[in-house]
Amino acid sequence: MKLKNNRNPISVAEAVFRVVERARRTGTETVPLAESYGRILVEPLAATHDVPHFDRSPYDGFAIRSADSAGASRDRRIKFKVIDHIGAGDVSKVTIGDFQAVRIMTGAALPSGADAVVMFEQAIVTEHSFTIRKAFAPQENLSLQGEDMRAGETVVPAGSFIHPGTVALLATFGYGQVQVARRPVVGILSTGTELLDVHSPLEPGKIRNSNGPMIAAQLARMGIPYKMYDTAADQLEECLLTVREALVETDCLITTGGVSVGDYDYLPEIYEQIGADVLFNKVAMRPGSVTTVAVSEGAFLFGLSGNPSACFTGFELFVRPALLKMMGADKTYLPRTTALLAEDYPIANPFTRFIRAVHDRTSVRPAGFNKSNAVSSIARGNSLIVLPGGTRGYAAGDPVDVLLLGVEEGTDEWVL
Ligand SMILES: Nc1nc2c(c(=O)[nH]1)N[C@H]1C(S)=C(S)[C@@H](COP(=O)(O)OP(=O)(O)OC[C@H]3O[C@@H](n4cnc5c(N)ncnc54)[C@H](O)[C@@H]3O)O[C@H]1N2
Ligand code: MOO
Ligand SMILES: [Mg+2]
Repeated sequence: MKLKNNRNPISVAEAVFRVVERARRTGTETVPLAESYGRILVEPLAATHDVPHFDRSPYDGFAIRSADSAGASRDRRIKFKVIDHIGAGDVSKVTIGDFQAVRIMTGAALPSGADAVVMFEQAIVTEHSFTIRKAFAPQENLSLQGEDMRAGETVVPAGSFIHPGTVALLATFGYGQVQVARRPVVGILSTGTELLDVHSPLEPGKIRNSNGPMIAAQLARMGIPYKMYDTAADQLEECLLTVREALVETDCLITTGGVSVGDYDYLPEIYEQIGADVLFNKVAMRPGSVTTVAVSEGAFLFGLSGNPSACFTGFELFVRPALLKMMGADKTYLPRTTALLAEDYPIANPFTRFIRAVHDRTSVRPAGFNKSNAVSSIARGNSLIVLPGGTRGYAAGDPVDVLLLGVEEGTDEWVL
């Protein structure tokens, strides 16, 4: 009972700080390139060779010596003889001499002697020759060795999220295997005697478990697999047993429900019984004020609220950055922007308020019914409006902070 009632709300920033401070990287592993998307780079990615590693043509046309084009004009066309023909992947054996050219396709290596490329559109082409009507500067229309990256240059720092562009880079440098941070093993436990599974018909007083599948999807969005524990009734021994099991089997257990001050809210007592180090059990935020985070035997215990909107918000604010840090990421926080409120929001905000919202470029609109127990607004929203505690009376047109959801890579600084 002690823990349950002894609750001092701390600020959201302080709560986020306490969580992230305790998160430790869970180790490294090697994965095939094809499975590297969504993982975090453990080592900086440095260029192992120049890119491109040879001078090449960026156009379909003719490789020439620019000096030969000097003085060309509309009235004084200069003629070149075509002495070879190459496509990308071929290397010409010829060396270009006076007024000679090689017909060259995009991506093909520049022949010896050439230092400029005439695009087809810049030439009048006949069978074995062509004429031009302008002078070409040295290196005109060339893709030069190392123009993209230089050998040895660090292109992507360690701790970066591997997105499709990173995969392209890894492939460029021949990494068939990539060293990445190991993903934490995460368990999900939904508690509540009222919970039915998704296949069950409704019964009086019961509801279907939406938080469990929602958290699973929030994890999936981060590329993190999960272990789903059987839904537990609000019963101390049953919940305690599963929590103890999860402490052995996972790096992190996310529970939902049973974390407030109700007669059947057993999470506070469970934390006490297992001797967990409770980082906080009250946050000055709404929804999610009862969110509790504890650490036991090196594993995180995220006690998210049973109320769906609170559960969702607690995951995005606290679970996500902790897991990302465990995965070795630097950019662990949701990206933030500001936008203009699309409608009045007169309600007072004694605590920092997170409103499920629809963000559309410059404006943001609350996504409908927005109480802590709402499900609909989680489904409609793509963002969270943040209204600081101690404020009230927001009006349409007021600029507000917005946290963006579902973005591949976040930001490295908590700014609210
Ligand atoms: N006297 C007080 N009562 C409450 C307080 C308070 O400070 N004093 N806090 C309220 C706030 S705020 C919240 S949020 C909830 C938190 O409750 P719990 O985290 O203990 O969650 P439960 O009581 O188990 O359930 C709350 C609500 O959510 C529904 N629920 C639970 N699990 C699921 C699930 N997996 N899927 C869908 N819905 C779920 C449950 O049926 C309840 O309706 O406490 C307030 N009370
Ligand atoms: O924890 Mo409750 O969600 O603040 O509404
Ligand atoms: Mg409760």
